[in-house]
Amino acid sequence: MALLNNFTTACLRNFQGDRLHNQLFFVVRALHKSAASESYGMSTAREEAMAERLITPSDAGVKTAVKTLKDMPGPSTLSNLVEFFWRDGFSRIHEIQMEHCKKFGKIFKSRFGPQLVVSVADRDLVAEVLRAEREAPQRANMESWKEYRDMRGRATGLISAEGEDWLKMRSVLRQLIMRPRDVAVFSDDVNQVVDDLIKRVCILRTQEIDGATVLNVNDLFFKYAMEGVAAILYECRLGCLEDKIPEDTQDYIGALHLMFSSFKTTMYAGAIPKWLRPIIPKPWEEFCHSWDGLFRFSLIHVDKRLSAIKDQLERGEEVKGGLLTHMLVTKEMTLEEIYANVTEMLLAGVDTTSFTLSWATYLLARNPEVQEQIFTEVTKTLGPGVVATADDVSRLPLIRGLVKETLRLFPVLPGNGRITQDDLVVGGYFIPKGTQLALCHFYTSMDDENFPDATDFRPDRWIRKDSTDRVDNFGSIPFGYGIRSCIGRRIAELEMHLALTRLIQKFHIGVSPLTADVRAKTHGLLCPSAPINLQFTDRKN
Ligand code: HEM
Repeated sequence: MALLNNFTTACLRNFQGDRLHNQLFFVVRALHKSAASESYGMSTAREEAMAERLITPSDAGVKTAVKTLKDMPGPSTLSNLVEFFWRDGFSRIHEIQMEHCKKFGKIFKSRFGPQLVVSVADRDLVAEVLRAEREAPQRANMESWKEYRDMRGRATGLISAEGEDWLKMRSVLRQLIMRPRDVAVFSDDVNQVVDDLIKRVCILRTQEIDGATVLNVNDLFFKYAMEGVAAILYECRLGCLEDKIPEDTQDYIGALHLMFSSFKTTMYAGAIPKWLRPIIPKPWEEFCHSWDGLFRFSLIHVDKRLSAIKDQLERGEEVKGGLLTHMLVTKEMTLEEIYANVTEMLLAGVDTTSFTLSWATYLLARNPEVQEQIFTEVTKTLGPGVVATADDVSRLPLIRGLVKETLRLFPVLPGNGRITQDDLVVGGYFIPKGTQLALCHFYTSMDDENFPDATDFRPDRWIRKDSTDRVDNFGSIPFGYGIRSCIGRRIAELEMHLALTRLIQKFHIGVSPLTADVRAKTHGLLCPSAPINLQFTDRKN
């Protein structure tokens, strides 16, 4: 949901975050271990013997021996150290991905001290790897997450759990929110949050001299995303879009911001050996402090709902409700598991959605002709001023294309990580079980072979010409693929489709003169490197 262990502000921060964290971990370890102790999870001799036994047919039908990791190209540990520590590589992960792919090809290895990460940047190889996954795919190092949970006696949620624990929780949640029709029932709740988003835009723009500009739209979309996901997860409103935000909500936002702002330091939380913590305590302390805040908030809301349910039962009333009520009533998960899952889902569901909305509105502002095309589709399909519901979205292919195209150009998780659970042959290389893989989604989505004129913003590239036309491909899988893909995908899509439809209906969105060209940077997630300021001018209906 990117996990460098630090799902920092963004849960997904964590997906990418984890990889970074791993990288850092390996770099730190490299200072203690000699290069001679490097291992790929099995001895090189055994690996070579295995590879020799494996023969694959080439295109011409001639049998070719499988190569070993030794034969795989890639940057050296030293150049990685320079890249990340000297040249601030942590904020340029996506660019480094592009540079390395261009230099070493679509499959290459990177060493981080004793560990090895194999990066896969070819669409078909990514598909091969993901299609070969077992029933409980393993995410890369989540040790610090687990350590925190063990220390505080908390359970793991979907993001941090593995194996049987993960399977059990996933099978419960999958039945509740994985299909568009499961989340369509939340359409009215989300639309109420959209009402408040629109009101907020109108208030914020009056605070600027031109009466049109909203400064730093991500701040607004952060609050919208948090309010929206909480309306579904907690079945209550938090007041994020109010003038005065309630204190407990403000504390939670503080905890989220702490995770995000201390992204780099919290990466050290798991990377620094435990014995060094008394000497360098800050990273681990901040990491725990942020998690304490996130869990505290979930406990308040889950407990509130639980006691309301108990009261209703005592009064002999029928208990009705949404996602949380279902989880609490059916007891398919323990209370601790419910706490952990809503905490992790809220973390995963805020920045991911808000960054995507920020990029989407920025792209619309920069491409007024595309904006007009989408506006025309929306007005023709819905009629002027009609509020769209989840059921209307299938009739708005350009709105769906807008979200897909935004996530292709700015995949919030520019890469994803896995630990291989079997020996694999990928791209002609033998990859032993237990190897860490990095799937380079940013590269594949910017590859002209997968998307012609890949740098162009063209939401209509996602429109099917007929029912046989397949526009989906593994070049852009911003929510992942398969059994371990994003569980919140349909929730995120609902929130984004309904918000964008309404914003486009109501306003012409333009770039404010205060905003220059905004580039992406990685901060766990792929996010704007500078505030995006946009003008929202009323459309005449
Ligand atoms: C634009 C919005 C979002 C994007 C692009 C996104 C993307 C992702 C990706 C790429 C993963 C990792 C998948 C994998 O490892 O194969 C993931 C996992 C996850 N996401 Fe999302 N996500 C978004 C919104 C949300 C929302 C709104 C929620 C919760 C309501 C959520 C909850 C999760 C959870 C719990 C996981 C872990 C799933 C598991 O391991 O079983 N995400 N997300």
